[in-house]
Amino acid sequence: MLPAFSACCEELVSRWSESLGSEASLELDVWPELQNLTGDVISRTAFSSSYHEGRRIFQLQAEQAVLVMTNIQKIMIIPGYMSLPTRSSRKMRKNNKEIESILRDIIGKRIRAMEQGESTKDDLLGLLLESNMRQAEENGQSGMGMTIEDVIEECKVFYFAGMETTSVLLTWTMVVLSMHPEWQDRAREEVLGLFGKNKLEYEGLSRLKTLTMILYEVLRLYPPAISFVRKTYKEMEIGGITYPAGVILELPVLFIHHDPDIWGSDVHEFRPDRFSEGISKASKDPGAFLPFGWGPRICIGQNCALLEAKMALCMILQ
Ligand code: HEM
Repeated sequence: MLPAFSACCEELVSRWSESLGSEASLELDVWPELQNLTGDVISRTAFSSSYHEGRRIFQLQAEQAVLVMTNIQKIMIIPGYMSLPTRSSRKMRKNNKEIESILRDIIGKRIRAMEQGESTKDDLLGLLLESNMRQAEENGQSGMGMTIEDVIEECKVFYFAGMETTSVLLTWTMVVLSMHPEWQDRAREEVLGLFGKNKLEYEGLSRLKTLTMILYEVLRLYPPAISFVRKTYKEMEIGGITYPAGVILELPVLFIHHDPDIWGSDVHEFRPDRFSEGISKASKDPGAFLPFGWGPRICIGQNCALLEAKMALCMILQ
């Protein structure tokens, strides 16, 4: 996975260098650039050789994200808005069909290759299909344990969960490092101290203390997932209140990350050194840092995301 991250980051940085040419500065909208980077990374790690087909998926998923956010605002005013045959809901359905057809194609090709004895390749799709087939064999079924539809849904989740979130983290990090040049200098000093201007050594990434503190502080102030939603499946008591089955509960991560009673009176300030002794000592409540969720549905891509972000920022700072 790391060589794929590295290839994508190198491509980004060399494109920026080329655009800069001999000029001293350049104005650039970094968010689409970073969306492109994280989409590229997920395409390569999920689909290796089919990565060019995968790229179209992330463009469509990015469009879907904008349409969902616009529709969510309208739902508040017009109940049932999502089921109305509006232009945006037609566009969403069309996009979804295209995404599913690309994925169906990639998955079909890969299954045929696997059936002809080709290696599964070291990518997410290969791992998913391999474990699915093994599970089916163990259960005495022929073919697949999950249906193609299930695999398609899993692939969509990977795209959605892995692309927007990481590009938001990287974009905010660039914003705050521009607003706080003293932290930018400290981060660059650390990166140059470890790697110079050379190619990154993967083991060195685990020694990036300052950059890790900066990323944690960005995830605290600007968590890409601002809240989680859960539904009670049976009557249950939470915090001394009994809820019947079917109640939607929302955990407001953004509010928890900005609560002065938990983080102190400097809660709204960018102060990465609050994480100097790790996450558990950064606040009065060790469980209050929730950028990747908690419990059984905690983000399975969190280590991937942090490694990708560190690699990209190291190269940008270099
Ligand atoms: C900064 C980057 C990321 C953030 C902030 C983030 C955040 C989260 C959060 C908060 C959840 C839990 C949602 C809930 O409990 O309702 C989650 C779940 C998930 N994340 Fe991430 N994520 C990031 C990157 C990634 C990446 C890179 C991948 C994949 C390569 C990924 C894959 C997933 C998946 C598959 C789930 C669902 C897990 C499950 O339901 O069991 N995430 N993520």
